[in-house]
Amino acid sequence: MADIIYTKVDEAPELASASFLPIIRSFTKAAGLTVGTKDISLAGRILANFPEYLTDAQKQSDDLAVLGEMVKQPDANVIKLPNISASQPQLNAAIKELQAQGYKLPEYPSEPKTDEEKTVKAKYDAIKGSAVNPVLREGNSDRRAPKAVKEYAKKNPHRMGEWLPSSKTHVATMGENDFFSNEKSVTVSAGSAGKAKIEFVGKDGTATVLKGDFALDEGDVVDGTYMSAKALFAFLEKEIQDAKDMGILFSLHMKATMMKVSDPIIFGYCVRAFLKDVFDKHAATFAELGVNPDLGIGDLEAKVATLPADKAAEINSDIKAALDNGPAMYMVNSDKGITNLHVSSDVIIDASMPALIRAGGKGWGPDGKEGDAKCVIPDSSYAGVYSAVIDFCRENGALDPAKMGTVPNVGLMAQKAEEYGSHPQTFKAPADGTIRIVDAAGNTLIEHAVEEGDIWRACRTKDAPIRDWVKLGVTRARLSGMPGVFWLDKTRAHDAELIKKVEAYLPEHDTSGLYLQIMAPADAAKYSTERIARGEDTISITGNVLRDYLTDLYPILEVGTSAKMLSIVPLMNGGGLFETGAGGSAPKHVQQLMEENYLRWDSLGEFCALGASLEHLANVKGNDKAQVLADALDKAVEKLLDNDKSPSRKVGGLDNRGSHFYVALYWAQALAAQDKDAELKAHFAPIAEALSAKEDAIVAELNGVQGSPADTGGYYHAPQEKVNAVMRPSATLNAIIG
Ligand SMILES: NC(=O)C1=CN([C@@H]2O[C@H](COP(=O)(O)OP(=O)(O)OC[C@H]3O[C@@H](n4cnc5c(N)ncnc54)[C@H](OP(=O)(O)O)[C@@H]3O)[C@@H](O)[C@H]2O)C=CC1
Ligand SMILES: O=C(O)CCC(=O)C(=O)O
Ligand SMILES: [Mg+2]
Repeated sequence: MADIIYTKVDEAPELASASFLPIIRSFTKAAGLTVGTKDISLAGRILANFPEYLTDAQKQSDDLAVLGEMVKQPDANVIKLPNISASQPQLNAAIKELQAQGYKLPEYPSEPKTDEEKTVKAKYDAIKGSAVNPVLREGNSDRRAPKAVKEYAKKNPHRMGEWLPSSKTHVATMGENDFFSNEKSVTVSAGSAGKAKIEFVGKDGTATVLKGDFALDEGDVVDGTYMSAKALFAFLEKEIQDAKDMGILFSLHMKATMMKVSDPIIFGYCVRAFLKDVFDKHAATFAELGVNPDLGIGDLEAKVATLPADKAAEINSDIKAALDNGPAMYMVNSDKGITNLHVSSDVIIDASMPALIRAGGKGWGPDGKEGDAKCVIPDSSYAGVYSAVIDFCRENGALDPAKMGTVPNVGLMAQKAEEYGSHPQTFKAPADGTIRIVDAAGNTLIEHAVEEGDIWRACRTKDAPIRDWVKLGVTRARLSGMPGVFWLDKTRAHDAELIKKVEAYLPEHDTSGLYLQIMAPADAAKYSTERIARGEDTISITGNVLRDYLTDLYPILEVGTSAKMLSIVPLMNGGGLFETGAGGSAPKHVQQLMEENYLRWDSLGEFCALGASLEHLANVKGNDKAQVLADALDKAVEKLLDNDKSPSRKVGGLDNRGSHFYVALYWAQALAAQDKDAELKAHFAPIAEALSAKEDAIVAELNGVQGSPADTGGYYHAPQEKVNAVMRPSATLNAIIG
């Protein structure tokens, strides 16, 4: 195994790697360290899963499976960049691109008939959504803004939209008959351990197994719950009408990537509710076309386009009328007419809600203008968190990044904890009946009466990760000196079980002098936000979903983006997984690169992850050179921020490539200046000198390419040579690094 594994991913971060990875390799080589890569890109995962359709030369190893094993080894040291969690349209586009490149991959069979088609569909479905992170995250999560980043943000506060007391922006949530209110939870006893099954029992008493191998260990917390389809539909209809009456934008915020089974269904109910008349009027045609509302208005429009022109025109005009008659919709891209309901994963709650709050509670409407919005978050488990922050801003005005404290997070994530591991146990009720979990001994653990179309799910949270999470929470509270809050609601079934465990495991640690509390999520959000406004810091110690939500929410308010987060996963078996930032793969950035050869991606997350990875290497392998590299990189990052060498947003400024040059320059200078390692000092002194002497020439070469289109030869599967040519345009820099 290489000392460090760097992941090959997609979109903006992958483009950035073409420029930054050669620098990493060059610097670490001087310390005798090796950096390997593993391909977890969407295209790479597709190719790895269909060897039987490919020539020998085209075949690719299943790197995700390899990495999934590696992270269980004590010497794992993986730098994980954000990758695409593919929606159906993204998956289709990637397949199409690969086919055009000569890979004879099968089409995605939406309605499989033969056994072969069923196998193909199952394989593609496993690639969809958030298929990578849950496999690699064999540890809990420690995400925080690095000190230098926080200080930079205080000195250079980003723009915040204005919050007015008159803002009508608010969160709408069900509050009854949803996942929160229907939840039942048990901690598995010794007698219940073993292979449980999940069954649907029809009105006639016939039991059908939905999942036969739901493995439960003693001490696991297991929950079952469901969202009533009828209640959801009625709620959506009411909120659509209410948004119209209030004259504000209608928006829906889901996590269709991580919650890849339940959330597209909820999204589909919303598409149906918004276009109710269209779906009713054209029911027969839609059935023939195989229209599936879960795939969004985008897919509906594509299917309608295959109809004879007059029929297509009629339906399109009905769709337009329905959109015009409803409330104005929150838009993904108002220039192109892409609405919130076009593709289920275009609006992803962890990024979309903070962006709206940062903008003063405003979203973009169909007219290309900003407006107040109704934010529909159907399930009420966590909706109150956003309500609390919105209420705070409405009452107190926008938060001030120059004065704000910080809310770092310790998240329970390992071994597919909680909702984010629930998709193999999520089902749409096939008819009226009962869904139940039956343990290995044949006893019913949890059961619910359901109606056809209800969304039922089970979550499992393993005991060892919970224990490790409590420990990590205490450790962070101790090291940071900050108070910590466990965001747990004693009135929620799952949380009540967790609270028992927190209370049992806290005494295993020295908590003297620490201030640790347990608060329900909405209260914790209010408390932490009030504190942050006073410049005070509070650790949020949360479950998996809130880990995801809060590590975009607070960073986006505090430092403008979650891209600059330090995101560490101490793996339970001793290794380290270092994620870069807390955000995604920034598709818009790729578009900008293609149009004007400018990449505004900020690699600060990668810099921080690399520093943490080197430090981990130094600690576990006693490698002093790695520590020297880490310390010098730390200094380089501080200087990069001080000297404003992060990428700007527009052509003419320094972009991603330029910031990589400055990191290399400052890193080399710091290595040349240190006295801990004479060999490294001697090695880097001439490099620092050369980079410094050629600064103007290199920056001119890097910036000189900006302004005209760039051709990387592909979106999901671009040939490496072409990407390198675009991302490494400075011959002078390449020669010094090479
Ligand atoms: N850990 C992971 O692997 C994650 C993967 N994803 C995946 O990423 C894709 C896109 O998701 P989306 O929700 O749009 O979120 P993104 O985080 O990709 O993008 C939201 C916006 O955040 C800003 N941004 C994010 N990262 C950076 C950066 N490094 N430098 C500068 N700006 C940045 C950009 O704003 P602006 O346009 O204003 O510059 C961007 O448009 C999806 O496929 C999603 O599933 C999402 C989250 C985490
Ligand atoms: O895996 C994904 O789809 C998104 C992950 C994410 O948003 C996060 O971990 O913060
Ligand atoms: Mg997230």
